[in-house]
Amino acid sequence: MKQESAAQSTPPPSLSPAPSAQTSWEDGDPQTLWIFGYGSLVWKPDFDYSDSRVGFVRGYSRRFWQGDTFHRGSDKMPGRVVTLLEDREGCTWGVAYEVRGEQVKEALKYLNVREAVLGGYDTKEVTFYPQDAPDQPLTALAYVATPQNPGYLGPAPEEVIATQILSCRGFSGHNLEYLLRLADFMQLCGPQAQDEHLEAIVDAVGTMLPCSYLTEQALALV
Ligand SMILES: N[C@@H](CCC(=O)N[C@@H](CS)C(=O)NCC(=O)O)C(=O)O
Repeated sequence: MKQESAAQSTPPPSLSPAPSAQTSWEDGDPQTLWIFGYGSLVWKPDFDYSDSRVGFVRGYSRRFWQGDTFHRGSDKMPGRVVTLLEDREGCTWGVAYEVRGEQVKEALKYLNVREAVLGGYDTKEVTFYPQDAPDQPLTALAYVATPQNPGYLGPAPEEVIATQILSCRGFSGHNLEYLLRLADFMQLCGPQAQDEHLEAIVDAVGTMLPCSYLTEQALALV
């Protein structure tokens, strides 16, 4: 994944939404599609893509409010993974992946299982602003877990979320790995990419782990 320089700030509010290059991924057989990742997809897309851009979507905030009983948790101890919450003042950083030709069908088929069937996510069209060209927004597909899905856990104090994350693991690994790799990605985005909710959970985890562990050793534990 190319890491753009952290030069850009958030776009001026006047920017118009992206021209809908592809009004809907369900219409016909799209030849090009952008997929926006903001959770595990930023560090583990696991599908073939032709290009990727670091950037953000406006009008949404990322929250660890989706339960996960497969990838990072179990039926008895559901893990916590992220979803997008509609928030007029929100801005969520992530990665958009461009899939072309055969990659489109393969990516959608794979993500339908990973995100929708196993994760409870629905698809939603969003406007993505590349960090290096926020004046040239793109229409992208995002996977969002709404409050109507059975795995939705909703809001909780960050300390409670941190406790759950420290106690859960699933078929894709420990929930702590999920949190720390997302936090690592946000560090790469630069100082203008803030996520107070994520930072509060990482801080809470830090107070619960022996400080000598909240480094590579923490990842070795998971
Ligand atoms: N849709 C979000 C969240 C995706 C996400 O974290 N989904 C979970 C499904 S519950 C997942 O794929 N987990 C794989 C893993 O944790 O390695 C994204 O775009 O990154």
